[in-house]
Amino acid sequence: MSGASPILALERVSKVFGRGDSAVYAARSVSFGLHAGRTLALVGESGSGKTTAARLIMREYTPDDGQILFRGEPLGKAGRKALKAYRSAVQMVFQDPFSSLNPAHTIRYHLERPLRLHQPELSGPGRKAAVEELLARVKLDPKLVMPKFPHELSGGQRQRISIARALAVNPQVIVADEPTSMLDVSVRLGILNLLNAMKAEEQLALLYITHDIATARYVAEDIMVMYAGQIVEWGATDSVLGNPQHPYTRLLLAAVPDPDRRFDQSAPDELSQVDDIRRRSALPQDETRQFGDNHFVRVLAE
Ligand SMILES: Nc1ncnc2c1ncn2[C@@H]1O[C@H](COP(=O)(O)OP(=O)(O)OP(=O)(O)O)[C@@H](O)[C@H]1O
Repeated sequence: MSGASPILALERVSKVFGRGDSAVYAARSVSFGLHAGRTLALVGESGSGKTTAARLIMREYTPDDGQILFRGEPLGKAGRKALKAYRSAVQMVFQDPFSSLNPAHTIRYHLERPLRLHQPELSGPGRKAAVEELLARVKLDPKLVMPKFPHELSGGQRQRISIARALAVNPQVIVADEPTSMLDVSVRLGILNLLNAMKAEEQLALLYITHDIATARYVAEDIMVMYAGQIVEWGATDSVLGNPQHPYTRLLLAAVPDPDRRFDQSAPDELSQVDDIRRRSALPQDETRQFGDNHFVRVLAE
């Protein structure tokens, strides 16, 4: 979705769970690229395949078809050294900041650990200084926070620790899977702003996974809408959300609460389309059409 070569790209990647009648096509021929200094939002309802895409990127799953390219090289052919570099370069921030931190260890330990692995040449004081710098980058007070255990911090603070931990290994790509959905509404914006600042300062490529199309609009230059394992609409966020072409994108937008509209006034047409869209969107032979410079949609087969 940007002219330059992507740092990381998925090319027609598919993942199927189960076989025969019980097969679930969690990802169907999914293609996209992540670019330095840009955020790509992946939006879709529960079960659409977003986490499967993240797990494919994190190499928790191997694609059944298609390939993942890192800096133009297929991961499938990468040797041990290249895979190790990939593991540092691509970091994940999880939905639940509590379960991703070990309750038995201090925050200092959590941040020193990746530094020990990634920068073994650092001395004890050097490592401590690096932890302090990481905490300052995520806008936490190092002196206050370093000796604490995860349960002594708020949800928002814990998510900042997760982000600091990801940054500790100087990543090029961050996959953030619903990073704010378990946080209090009052701290969500702070986390999104932090991710935005990191992206700009470090020229990170960010994949922002969410079911919340409103936050996607806030953080992402580019957006993809996923439905039943397929990317059904993608392009510049302003164009896709300002002029949605796929009925499922329209449906997601219609589901964003509008303070001027009561629930019992929701448009019946939008809602009655759901089943029809579900059935038809599962068809794999859709064709792609282009709207404007950077806006594409999968048109359902008639
Ligand atoms: N390990 C697995 N084994 C079998 N089926 C799976 C597995 N992981 C995911 N699925 C199925 O694949 C589909 C996509 O799931 P996925 O978790 O990727 O969706 P999602 O969009 O991330 O949903 P959510 O927002 O609820 O996490 C679902 O139908 C799910 O039940």
